[in-house]
Amino acid sequence: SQENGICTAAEECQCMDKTSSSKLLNKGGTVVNADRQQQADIYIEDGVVVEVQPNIKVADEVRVLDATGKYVMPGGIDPHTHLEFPFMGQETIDDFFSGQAAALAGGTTMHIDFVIPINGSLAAGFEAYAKKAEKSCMDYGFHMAVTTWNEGVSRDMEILVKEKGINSFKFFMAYKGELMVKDELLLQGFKMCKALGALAQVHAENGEAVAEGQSRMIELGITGPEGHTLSRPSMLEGEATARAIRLAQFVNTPLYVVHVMSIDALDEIVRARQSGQRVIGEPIVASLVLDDSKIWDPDFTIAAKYVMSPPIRASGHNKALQAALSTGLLQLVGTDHCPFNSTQKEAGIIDFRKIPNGVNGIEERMHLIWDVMVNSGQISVMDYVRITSTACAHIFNIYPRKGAILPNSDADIIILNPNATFQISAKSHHSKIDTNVYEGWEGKGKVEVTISRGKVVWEHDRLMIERGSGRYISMPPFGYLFDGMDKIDSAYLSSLKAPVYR
Ligand SMILES: NC(=O)NCCC(=O)O
Ligand SMILES: [Zn+2]
Ligand SMILES: [Zn+2]
Repeated sequence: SQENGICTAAEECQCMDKTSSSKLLNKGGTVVNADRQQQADIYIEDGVVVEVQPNIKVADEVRVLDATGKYVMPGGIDPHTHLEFPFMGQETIDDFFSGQAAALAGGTTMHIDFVIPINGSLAAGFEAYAKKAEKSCMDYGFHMAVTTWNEGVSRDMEILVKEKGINSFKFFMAYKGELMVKDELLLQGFKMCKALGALAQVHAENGEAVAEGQSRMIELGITGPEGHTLSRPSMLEGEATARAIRLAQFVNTPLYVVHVMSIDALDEIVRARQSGQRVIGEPIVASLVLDDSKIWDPDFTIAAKYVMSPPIRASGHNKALQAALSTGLLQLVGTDHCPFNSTQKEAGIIDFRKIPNGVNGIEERMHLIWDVMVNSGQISVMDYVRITSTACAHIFNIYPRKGAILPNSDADIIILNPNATFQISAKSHHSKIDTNVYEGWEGKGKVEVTISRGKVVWEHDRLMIERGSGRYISMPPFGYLFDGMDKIDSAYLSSLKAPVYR
C-alpha cells in the first residue's frame, strides 16, 4: 500500500506516523539488559533514552506506552543479512526498505549487511550499497566481502576502515568460481584485518571439495535439491572452520565464523576458544531450529526454499547448537536473511547447483529464538537480550549506543508480551519473499511494539515507517576483541628471539 514511503491505502496503512511524538514514556514493564533486569519506566526524547527509573513523571503531552506485564528490551541487531544481494545470477527479493520493514515487524531495529565488491573493487561495491541503502527505514551497518587480492583491495580496506565505518571483512571459502578465495588470500586478508583492527569473518566450507561433491551427485543422477545437501557434508564445514581458525591463530587476529550450521564447525570453535583463541561463532535461526528433512520433499518449491549454504543439517546439529548458545560457547544469533522467490529458485529445477542459495529469517529471528530458547527454559531473558542484541553491539564496537537500554543509548526498543501468540506464514509476513521456511510455526511471546530511534514503528500489527529515515551506523575499528593482542604478539616475538641469541 506504499510508494516511496507514502501511504496510498488507508485500510492497510504502513505510512509514517505523522503524529508520533519525539517524547515517549514506556511505563510499567520489566526492562531487561544483558546484565540486569528491573521494573522501570523509560523516558525517551529525540530518539535517545534519557532516563531508566521506576515511576518517572512526565508532562501531559508525552505519549505513554503501557508495558505492564511485558518485557521491554533492546531492539534486535541482526549481524548477518543480504538485501539486494546479486548472487548466482539473481538478486535477493528484499531491498533495503522491504527487508527492513520485515525486520521492524519482528523486533529487529538494526542489521549489518554484506557489501559485495563490483569486479573485485571494494570501493565500487561500497558506493553501490550506500546507494541501495538510501531507502532504509531503520539503522544499518555494513560488513565488506573481499573476493580478490591486489594493492587496490588492501588500499580500499584501509579507506573503508579509516573513513567509511567498516570494521569487518568477510572471506568466502566456498562458491568456487564466484566468491571463493584461496588460502593465500585468506592469509593476506587476515594480516590486513589485524593491521586495521577489523574483524575477519569466514564462510567456512571447503569450496574445492564442495565442487567435487556436486560433480559426484550429478554423475549419480541426483539433480534435485537433496543433491545440494548431499554434496556438501558437515565434514567440509568442519575442515574449513579448522583451517580458518588455524590461519587466524598463525596471524594472531580474532576470527568470526558466520552461519555455524554443524557440530563439526562447533567443535572446532569450542576447541579454539578453550585454548584461548579469540573466535566468535554465529549460528543462525535456520541452523538452530530447522533440520534437513524438507530437502527431500518431492515438491521442488518446498524443497528448494531450504537450499542454503552451508546446508541445514540433520536433526541433532540444531540441538547441539542450541546447547552451545545457551552456555556461551557460541555468542550471538544471525539470520543470513537471503530471500529468493520460488520463481528465482526455479533456475535450478533440473540442476540443484543453479538454485540460488538462501533462506529468509530477518522477521522471524526474535520470535523463534524466544520460543525455542526462552520458552524451553534453555536461556534467561537476559541471555536472550545478549544473544540477539548486546553481543553483536559489543563485537562490532557500537555498544552502548546500540544493544542496551541506558541513558544516551539510541532508543531502539521492543515490547514483548510473553503471553501473546505469534504465527508465521508467507501470507502475512512483511518480506517480499513468496515462501517462508518457518511456514505454519505457532509460538508464544510476541513483539507487540517496536521503537526505532524513539519512534513507534510497529504497533497493533501495523508498520509506521518512513523511507529514507534509516541511518548508516559507522562501526569503529579495534573493538574489544583486539584488546591485548599486541601483548600476545610481543610475547611471541620474544619467544622467537630467545633461543637464537643464546
Ligand atoms: N548462505 C546462503 O546460502 N546464502 C547467502 C550467502 C552466504 O552467506 O553464504
Ligand atoms: Zn556465507
Ligand atoms: Zn550470508
